Amino acid sequence: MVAITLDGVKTASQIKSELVDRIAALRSHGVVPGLATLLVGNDPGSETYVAGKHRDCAEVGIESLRIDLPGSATSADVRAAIKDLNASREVTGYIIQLPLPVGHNENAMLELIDPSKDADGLHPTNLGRLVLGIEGELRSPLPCTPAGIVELLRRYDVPIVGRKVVVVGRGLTVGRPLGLLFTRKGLDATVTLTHSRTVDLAGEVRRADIVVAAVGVPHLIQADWIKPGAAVLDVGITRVHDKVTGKGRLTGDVSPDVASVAGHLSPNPRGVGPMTRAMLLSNVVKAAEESLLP
Ligand SMILES: Nc1nc(=O)c2c([nH]1)NC[C@@H]1CN(c3ccc(C(=O)N[C@@H](CCC(=O)O)C(=O)O)cc3)C=[N+]21
Repeated sequence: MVAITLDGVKTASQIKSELVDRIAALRSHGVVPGLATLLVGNDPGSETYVAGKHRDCAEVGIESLRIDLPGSATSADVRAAIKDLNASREVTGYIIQLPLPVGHNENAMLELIDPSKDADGLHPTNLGRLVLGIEGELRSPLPCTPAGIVELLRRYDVPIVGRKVVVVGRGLTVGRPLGLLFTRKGLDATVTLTHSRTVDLAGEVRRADIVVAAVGVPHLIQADWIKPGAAVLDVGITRVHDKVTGKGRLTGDVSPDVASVAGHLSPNPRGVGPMTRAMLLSNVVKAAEESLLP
């Protein structure tokens, strides 16, 4: 058996084409959605992601603004930039690119974002609404990677209700909020949130119908850990130096031979990454639509 590929590029491009019409409708009501990114320092990975986000915006008709601060920026500089973004009329949503350079308190910075402009869904108010909104009834942006994972599974008709989901990794942007999302009413999965101190990780993963690997340990998830037919989503990214080509290369958390056991597999790259970006655009559009409601 060879797993069905969960094609994030194709699915994201479908989502983007759906957004184009909604953006046109917003503009006809005089609302111009605008996304800003705040990047501190010059980590090459972060530069690539930020550039990708601006390309995506251009593609669908969202205005975008790039604020880049040098690595030497102080926390006061970052706070001032956040204050400006909260006040800006053109910026309807923005993100602080993570990780911030060492020395900055990320949680403190996330807390300064105007929750109505929080395109990443990482402000404590919006994370709190994710906890409160067990029915999904509270309108608030969802963190982009968890939302992208669920959307990818839905669009491939992978059953979620009642299924056992094992999430590997408890980080702020993926594992922790994903557990909350999967257990909402309507999705109704049974979630096990695992991490570096989990005893018998392989045993936990073997019982999963859906495995989400978001730890950043290259090829951690082995083929013999996977229940035949399970859906496997590879989220972790590690940049490794390829000795043969001499170039940097991206490696996921899932061993390639998992493809011969899994029922569905998201490649990495071209899986969850593009979905994350599509959900960011979707959060910007939703927030702009909210601004039109009474
Ligand atoms: N505030 C904040 N929000 C984020 O959403 C956020 C962040 N900080 N910091 C870093 C992580 C990582 N992340 C990715 C998004 C897209 C791809 C993506 O599109 N990757 C391409 C490959 C891109 C490449 O070649 O580097 C792919 O998977 O096909 C990857 C990673 C968002 N993050």
